[in-house]
Amino acid sequence: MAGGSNGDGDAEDVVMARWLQSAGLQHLASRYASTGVDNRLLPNLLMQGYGAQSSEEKQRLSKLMRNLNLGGEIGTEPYTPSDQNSGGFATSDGFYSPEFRGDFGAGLLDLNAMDDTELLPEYVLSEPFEPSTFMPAVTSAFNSDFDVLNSQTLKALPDADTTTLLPTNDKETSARENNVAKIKVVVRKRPLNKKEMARKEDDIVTVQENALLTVHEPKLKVDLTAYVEKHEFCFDAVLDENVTNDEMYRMTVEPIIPTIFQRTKATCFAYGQTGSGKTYTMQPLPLRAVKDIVRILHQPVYRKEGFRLWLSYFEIYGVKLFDLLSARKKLCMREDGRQQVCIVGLQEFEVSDVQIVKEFIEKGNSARSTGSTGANEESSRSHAILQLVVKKHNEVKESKRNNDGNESRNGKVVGKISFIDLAGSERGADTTDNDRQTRIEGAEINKSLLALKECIRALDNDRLHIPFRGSKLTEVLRDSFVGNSKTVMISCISPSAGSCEHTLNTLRYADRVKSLSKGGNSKEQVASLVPPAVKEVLAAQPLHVSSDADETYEQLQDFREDTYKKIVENSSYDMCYNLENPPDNYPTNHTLNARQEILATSGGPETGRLERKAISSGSTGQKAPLTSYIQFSSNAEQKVEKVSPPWRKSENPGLSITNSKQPMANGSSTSNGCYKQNEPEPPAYEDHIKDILEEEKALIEAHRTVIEDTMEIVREVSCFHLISSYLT
Ligand SMILES: Nc1ncnc2c1ncn2[C@@H]1O[C@H](COP(=O)(O)OP(=O)(O)OP(=O)(O)O)[C@@H](O)[C@H]1O
Repeated sequence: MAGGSNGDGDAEDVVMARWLQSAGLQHLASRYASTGVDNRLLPNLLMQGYGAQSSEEKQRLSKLMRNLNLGGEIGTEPYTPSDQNSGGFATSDGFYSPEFRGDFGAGLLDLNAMDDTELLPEYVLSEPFEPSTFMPAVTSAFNSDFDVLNSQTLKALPDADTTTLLPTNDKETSARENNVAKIKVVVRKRPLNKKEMARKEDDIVTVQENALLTVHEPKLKVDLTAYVEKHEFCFDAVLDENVTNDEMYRMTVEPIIPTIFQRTKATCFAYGQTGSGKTYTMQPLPLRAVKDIVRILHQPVYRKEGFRLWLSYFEIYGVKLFDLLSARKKLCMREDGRQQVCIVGLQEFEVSDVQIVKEFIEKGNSARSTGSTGANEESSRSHAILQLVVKKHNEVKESKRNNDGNESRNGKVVGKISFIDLAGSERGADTTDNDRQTRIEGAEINKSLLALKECIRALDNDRLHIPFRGSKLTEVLRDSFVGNSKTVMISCISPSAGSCEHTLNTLRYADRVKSLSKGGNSKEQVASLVPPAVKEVLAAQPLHVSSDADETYEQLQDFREDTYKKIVENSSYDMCYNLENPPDNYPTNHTLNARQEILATSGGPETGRLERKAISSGSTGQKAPLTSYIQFSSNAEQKVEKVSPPWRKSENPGLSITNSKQPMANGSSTSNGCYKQNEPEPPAYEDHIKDILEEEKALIEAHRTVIEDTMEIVREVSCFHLISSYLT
């Protein structure tokens, strides 16, 4: 084999040969023995189709590639031909063809990107269900709720070929389909709409191969010269305006369908500014999913086992839940004794064919809360959640029932998939023209989007504490955040120049989620960046600050979440004022970043980039007058407690960090500011929002007055100049 020309190269050749041998692929290497190909490029060449032919070889190669990447010997990502290449997507356009992925499919998280240990085994069913950390120690009851195929069922299979259960015709893809990344981030660009075209707006988003995307931001210099700033992003996939909904489905949801028969709770959601195409993207997905699920359910083994599909559709509007399939009946969310969220009164319907599902979806859509925003006349003002649940029934007597927690009587949950059409994100600046109600809606929407992001972040860091109590949305999705879960995030963007800022915000949000799913900031990195002053604060808490990176990281995260919650609960700007004099020993940039972080959290997900920087930046900067809500000194705790809302006053102030790490008490909990079971929710939140909006309105009015006064003065001065120049 040819390899490097020096000793290092030879050594690498030997290592590579051993690697291939260890994976039983030495015969592939021998094909290149006389070609002069650099050995280090070999796995990538093979992955691009130059050698590995059988699916087994590809799988082995893929695993080998992952190991190589972990070892850091080859800093590239593996390319695995996906379904999209082989079937769904025309390779002729080059969009998904291996040749056009460039080097090694940069940025492609792909379906093989996760470690084997994260995957559910393919019909290996003896593995106990991974319990939530919030579950009581004894989980047998919980496990029984997630009844799946057992070994007897396996034996009952005619030829023990479990791949026949999967919806695809191609058995080769079964392994890949089970090999689904835990979080996948896909971006979809919509075409310019009529209004944008009428305004002659430019399309400023270009999509390249290798899941790359560039935003060409039009800008002006101080001397008013125009220039374009380029922003490049790379995601797991980027789909342009020519991609159909069908292709969208194949890229996002199709691979996770088989996993919901294996105890997985999957979530697919669309995120993006209002009018960017979330509803357009999300609405067809459940229909396609049902088609595939029903096809699997028709397999004799599932029929015999009593597997059935149930559908429910509800919306979260503000903090209220409404059943979209039951005349917008108000729903109530409760936790049962095992901390499982039940939506009391939610109607579930058994569905067995696509046509019925279509009717249900149309019915639900017509009942959904919509309103008009600047960007979308028919804007979704709520989060709509359509859930498809696969249950195992011993004997089904009803086709319609209440989800009142009596699941064991009516079937045991095997797995589920939730489709969430999120309400559109809005910037505060866009809401000034909105009426009061729309602005209240906007505040609630941004809050829940932020909470969702926090959960994804925690989920992807495999953290023990998932802050799902941050909003109703995340509470409802609680079981999508624990145990075996898969998440697909579809970021929808508008290509118009007028939406540039929104588009960048959306992409930064997505980028952040993506970078986390690739192990972005390691805990070690973060822990090493924790400034001493923050450690001091943490040390002042009941938890000691450990030298252990993981623990420090967890503590820092918990501290941030707890503090964030306090801001949200108070919905007050009290905390954001005046820390003009940061401690001398405190690096200024960290203080600035701390402020950015809080602005990011209080300002909604659009400012998430700042938040990321706050964590990752380690540099110091110029000292500047600062305002920061948080003082990274020993009195930070008191500051935080000072603004606790009335209903939390009775709590032990020293528990702010400790609580979030403790398992919840059975059936009720007051940690993290949540309500106790069967207690009414705290009433103050909406009032605070209203107060803030009033204040904001007054502030805007005051600004307008000042601007008008200034304009008046300018007019008078220029008039005076004109007259004086005329006189002279
Ligand atoms: N990929 C696309 N191709 C063609 N038309 C699209 C595409 N995406 C969106 N549209 C059109 O753009 C308009 C707005 O889309 P949609 O209602 O899905 O936005 P949205 O993000 O759900 O907005 P909101 O958050 O306000 O509900 C619709 O008329 C829709 O048909």
